[in-house]
Amino acid sequence: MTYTSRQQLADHVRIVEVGARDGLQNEKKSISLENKLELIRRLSSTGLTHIEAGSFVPAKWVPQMASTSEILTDLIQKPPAETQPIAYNYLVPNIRGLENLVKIFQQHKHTNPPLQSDYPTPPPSPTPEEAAGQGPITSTSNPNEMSSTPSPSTTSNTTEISLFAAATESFSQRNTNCSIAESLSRSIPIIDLARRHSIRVRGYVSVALGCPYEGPDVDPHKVAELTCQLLEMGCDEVSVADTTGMGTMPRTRKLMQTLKDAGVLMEDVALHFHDTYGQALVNTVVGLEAGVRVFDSSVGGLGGCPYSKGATGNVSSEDIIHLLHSLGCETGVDLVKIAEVGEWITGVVGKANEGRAGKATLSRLREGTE
Ligand SMILES: CC(C)(COP(=O)([O-])OP(=O)([O-])OC[C@H]1O[C@@H](n2cnc3c(N)ncnc32)[C@H](O)[C@@H]1OP(=O)([O-])[O-])[C@@H](O)C(=O)NCCC(=O)NCCSC(=O)C[C@@](C)(O)CC(=O)[O-]
Repeated sequence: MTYTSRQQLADHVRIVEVGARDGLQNEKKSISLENKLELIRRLSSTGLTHIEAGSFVPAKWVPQMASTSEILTDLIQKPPAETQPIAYNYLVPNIRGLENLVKIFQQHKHTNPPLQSDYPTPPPSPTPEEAAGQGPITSTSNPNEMSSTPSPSTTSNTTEISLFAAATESFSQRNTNCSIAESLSRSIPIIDLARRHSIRVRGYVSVALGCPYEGPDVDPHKVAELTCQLLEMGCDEVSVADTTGMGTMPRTRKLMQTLKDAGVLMEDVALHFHDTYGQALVNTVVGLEAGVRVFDSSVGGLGGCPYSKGATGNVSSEDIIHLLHSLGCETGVDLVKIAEVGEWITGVVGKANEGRAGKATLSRLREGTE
């Protein structure tokens, strides 16, 4: 650790909630459209500003994402009325995926607001006592009532997309049926079409710290090269992903240094950790120390990639938010509210709730010790 005081980390950190996409895509049990929409609505009421909502992929590749068109349609027709603007993000593996998204925009005569120079500003964070996890945290509601009383809408929501490349040839072939070079050339028309519709583009670099087919020793220079290429091609941000959760503190530190040496600005980078080996929070601190201020996480720790066998879910949103607040960082997300969402959705999916900070917070609240 190089940080000696909380003040040094007292920045805003943007959380990109991936539970409704990465969290659910690998679930064998079919989750109903109603429950997916309910999840997105509940997440929208926690203070989150960035939520992955689905994937425009062929159903034969990822059956769980087959209802993505209906999700986008619903969010266009009945946008959650929150006080903060929310960017809903959809994965697109190829131009066909984005064309399908744009068709829905056109069917509903919907447009994104013009692109602004920066991401929307989040609402104020919890008080310092709440942020430190020490003060009185007031429960907002019964989780079953959370989405029924939205606050008045003062802002407009946006649609964003994510495209993806991988740092190893084997993963690229399994995940997208093409080479790394082909995945980059596929990205060019996607970025071009997205720009024409004022749609922000995120790039993912998968298997940055370990590959299910090639092992943990993924070349950090390859990750840095791909990150630079995606940014140069026009991605607004690149999420560097530890798909397998094999990342360790020393290798994450080396990766961050390699990215910096390659000239990548930390403000253009997000980090996406899976927690297979329980290293996600440690690696998050490494990323924070390197200057990254955007982290992906999944409510309840749900998740996994269909092409990364054995990898568990993403770092839980509840745990990363608790960590960040304890360091004095602002996220704008209400830990109690998101803990309630984690409790609810893991029950729906029938999985263990991996959001330990969320479970502890709710349990203390219910015992009357918070
Ligand atoms: C890229 C492809 C499509 C290539 O798959 P392919 O089979 O080579 O595609 P194709 O172009 O040959 O088309 C095959 C069929 O799919 C149709 N098709 C083609 N495209 C689409 C589309 N977009 N939507 C709907 N249908 C589509 C196309 O029309 C055709 O239909 P048919 O003639 O057989 O009836 C496939 O490999 C694919 O979908 N891969 C994505 C797999 C995936 O979603 N993986 C998980 C997400 S990535 C991830 O989780 C990692 C991440 C992001 O979380 C970060 C991390 O942790 O690493």
